[in-house]
Amino acid sequence: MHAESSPASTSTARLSAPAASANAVPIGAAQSGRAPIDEAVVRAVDRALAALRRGEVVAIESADGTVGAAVSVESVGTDAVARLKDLTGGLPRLVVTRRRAVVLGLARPRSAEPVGDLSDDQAAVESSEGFGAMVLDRPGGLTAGQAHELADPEQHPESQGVLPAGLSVAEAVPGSREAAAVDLARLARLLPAAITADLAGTGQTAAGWAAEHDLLLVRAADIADYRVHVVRTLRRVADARVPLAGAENTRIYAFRPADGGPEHLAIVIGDPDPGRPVLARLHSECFTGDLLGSLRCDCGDQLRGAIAEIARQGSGVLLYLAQEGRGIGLVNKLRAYRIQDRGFDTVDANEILGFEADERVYLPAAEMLRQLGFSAVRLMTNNPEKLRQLARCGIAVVERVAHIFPANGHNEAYLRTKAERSGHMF
Ligand SMILES: Nc1nc2c(ncn2[C@@H]2O[C@H](COP(=O)(O)OP(=O)(O)OP(=O)(O)O)[C@@H](O)[C@H]2O)c(=O)[nH]1
Ligand SMILES: [Zn+2]
Repeated sequence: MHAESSPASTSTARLSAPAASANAVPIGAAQSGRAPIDEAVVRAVDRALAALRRGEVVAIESADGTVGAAVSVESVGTDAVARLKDLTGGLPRLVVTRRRAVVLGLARPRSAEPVGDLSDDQAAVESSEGFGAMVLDRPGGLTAGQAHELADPEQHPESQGVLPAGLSVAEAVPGSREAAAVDLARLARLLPAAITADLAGTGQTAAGWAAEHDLLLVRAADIADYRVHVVRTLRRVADARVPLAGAENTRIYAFRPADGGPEHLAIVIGDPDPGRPVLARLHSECFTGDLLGSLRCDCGDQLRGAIAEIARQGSGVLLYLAQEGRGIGLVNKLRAYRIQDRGFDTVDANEILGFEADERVYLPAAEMLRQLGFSAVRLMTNNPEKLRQLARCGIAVVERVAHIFPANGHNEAYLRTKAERSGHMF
């Protein structure tokens, strides 16, 4: 498939969307029709996901004022499960994504149809939130060991699929504490699974109970809104001239979200005219490919190839997006690689871990382009989803520029899977 392509194929294909006129937004200005930015939501959720990463119990409050506790499966041991029971008086249940429940043979996949009336921003994050969560329960509650075996495909792979006796399965209500707990684990780049227990009726308020036990309290609704809010807090915090080999007239702009999360970078080569569609590459971080030159993927070639091609055409912008491993994070990507080494492809491996095949969100990319003054792009990609998502986020994609590199002897199957299962246009 790739052997016969030239080192960098840059054939272009016109898309139907016309170039939009430049409508750059001043830095920090809200877009018309958008809800105001709520930085308090962003900070509350960020604190909760840091706590979850530390292995702490987090209190989650529902819209009706009821409260429960959650801990990530990844960091949970017998002690944490006992603490969860002591704190709440409730029985521990496991919440996994619907994807993971499907892998376990406990649920059917849900269609990718968006639910209800979503704003464009909400729709853009919907795919990354996956398609629902499932609550697994058994009489007397689940043990930490059982939760690990159900949620983590790396635990006893030989006995995967052997389910504890008396296991029951129910769909988590969208917007519920359970759905929020699993989403928090996903946002924390942990395995997407949580152990939860509800506070038995004590007459205490959620805030009173959380304060008494020194637990971080977060609202389920804030977790659901987080992705959209955090994008609107992106601020340009620094920029500098950084001459690159083959692209000496280059500036790097750093954009920081208000949650303390990782910065995204815009690498602007030459002096692109904001009044015209800019040659753009949206590159998702790949530590292994970009930095180490891993041959498992094509990222390193695509990164350096994009810089070379933009320089050759005179100007353009490369967005370096902090969404490693198609949004699942480096640790989960390494887990996915181990699963691939057992014979599964890159899509299956994500799903076996409980993730969607691709969890990326392009709202930050659109926001950065807007803040840099660009409203229309000629996009260097083979991925049809990037074209769709960027357009949905309000950036006109007037042309696709193919960005194909030859296989390297290790990544043929990976590239084939992208073409056959993810629709990449090679
Ligand atoms: N989960 C997972 N992520 C991977 C794997 N191999 C590469 N990646 C990640 O995939 C992403 C590739 O990003 P891009 O090159 O921007 O995107 P793409 O979907 O290949 O689309 P184009 O290159 O634009 O055609 C990076 O975040 C990599 O870390 C894998 O096997 N599993
Ligand atoms: Zn890669």
